[in-house]
Amino acid sequence: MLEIEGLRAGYGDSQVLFGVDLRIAPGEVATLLGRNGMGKSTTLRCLTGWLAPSGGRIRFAGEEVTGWRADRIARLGLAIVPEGRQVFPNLSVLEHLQAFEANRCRAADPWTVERVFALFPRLRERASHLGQQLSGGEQQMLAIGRALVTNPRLLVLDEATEGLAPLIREDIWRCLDMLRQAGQTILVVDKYVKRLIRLADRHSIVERGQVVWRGDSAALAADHGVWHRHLGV
Ligand SMILES: Nc1ncnc2c1ncn2[C@@H]1O[C@H](COP(=O)(O)OP(=O)(O)OP(=O)(O)O)[C@@H](O)[C@H]1O
Repeated sequence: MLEIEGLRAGYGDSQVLFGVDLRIAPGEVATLLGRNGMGKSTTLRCLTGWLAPSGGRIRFAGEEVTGWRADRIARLGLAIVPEGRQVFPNLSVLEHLQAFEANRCRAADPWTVERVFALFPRLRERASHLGQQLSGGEQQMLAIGRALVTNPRLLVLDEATEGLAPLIREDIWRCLDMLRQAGQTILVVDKYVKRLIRLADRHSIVERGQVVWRGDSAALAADHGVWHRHLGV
């Protein structure tokens, strides 16, 4: 589904990524972990086409997408739930979902507005409310729903549980558990290692712009030295 090799990128003269490698198979849930400022969001920005890499290659869904524009990559089936949610303040919940609804990858049983309302009943109750009138948790549900109605091959979440109360956070994790069981391929950037071990298949830890550790959930769960050395937990 996704192959990133030797990805290099930065901002102006400051290089941030020094050869990131990452592979995700169809149906897999993968994480990108690491302390603040190590390059996780920058990797996602390159993947979504928001930032042009200075080196390396990205293959997604059988296409070499390195340097493609963001809209073209999105149409190929990549959807991101961005850091900070980025819901439109003056669009209603329903308008968000209708604007993004598309069966881009010709899914047999596509996500529709109605299915998103069934997944998050709270959004149905809030259908006519504007983005700016929603709580943080509701905005997060909307950001996920908005990504799902594009029927992505790969769903990417950048710090989706940041700033949420524990109960709401658990709602989001349960939603991701359910998507995983339905076979959705997912890449998650988040900091709750224990919960991510339960959710995901494989993990990559980024440090100073490179992947310094990779392994499955059993390996990460067993090696607390890795947590201390690379994650500061
Ligand atoms: N728009 C930008 N312009 C200049 N430097 C940036 C920009 N965005 C990020 N950086 C720098 O790039 C480095 C990596 O940032 P990045 O956001 O990728 O880290 P991260 O691992 O996602 O951490 P965080 O959890 O803090 O978002 C940091 O040193 C950061 O200050």
